[in-house]
Amino acid sequence: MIAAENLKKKFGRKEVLKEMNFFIEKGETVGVVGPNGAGKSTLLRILATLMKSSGGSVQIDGLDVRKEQKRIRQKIGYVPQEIAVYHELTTRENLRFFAKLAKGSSEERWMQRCEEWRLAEHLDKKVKHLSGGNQRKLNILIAMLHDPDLLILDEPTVGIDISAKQEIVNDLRQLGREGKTILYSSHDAQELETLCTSFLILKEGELLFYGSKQKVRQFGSVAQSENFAETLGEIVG
Ligand SMILES: Nc1ncnc2c1ncn2[C@@H]1O[C@H](COP(=O)(O)OP(=O)(O)OP(=O)(O)O)[C@@H](O)[C@H]1O
Repeated sequence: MIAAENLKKKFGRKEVLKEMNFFIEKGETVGVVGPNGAGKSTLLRILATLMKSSGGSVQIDGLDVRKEQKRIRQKIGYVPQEIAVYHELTTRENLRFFAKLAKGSSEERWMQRCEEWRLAEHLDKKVKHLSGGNQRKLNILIAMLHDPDLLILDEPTVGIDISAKQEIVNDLRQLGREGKTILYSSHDAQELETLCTSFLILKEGELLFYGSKQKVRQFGSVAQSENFAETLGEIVG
């Protein structure tokens, strides 16, 4: 589904992504992991067609991200770190507003999702009165209004409590079971372990590792470790 070949990104002289190669299969839930400044957001923005690479290529379902932005945007939903909804409008008004901008959205489908994600009871509340967790859920639902196959989420659970995080992780797992492909960046090893089927691990712009959760466990000197966070820490050093 996503094929990156010698993907590079520079800001001025600074190489932020260095010759990355990977292939992500459809239906994977990929944890994008690495220390601060590793290049995670940059990579996700390039895949979401919001930023141009400096070299190499990326294809999503055979479409080149540099040339076919419109068609790719129909296939992907991008959830930024910041909550990008109207706080003075209600949940329903936000969904209706963004649905008008999203080609192929269906009120029946998003109402169904609101039920599944326990947002239905908050439809007529102003967003500013929703909990942080429900604001995050709304942010994700808005990115999914056009029913994309690929969902790209950049630290979508920052700043919310543990139970809200768990709810979101469970809801995303359900999307994974429905066959969506998910790219998910986070610093939280526990939620990554629960949610993800494979991992893309970056450090200082280098791709250190891409592979299944089982392979992560076999990596490095803590191969026998039961502690997933420790294993991730071992890889990024
Ligand atoms: N627009 C920009 N101009 C110059 N440098 C940038 C720009 N955006 C990002 N960088 C630099 O690129 C590097 C990678 O940044 P990026 O935000 O992709 O890292 P990250 O892994 O997402 O970090 P974090 O976990 O802190 O969000 C950092 O050194 C950052 O300072």
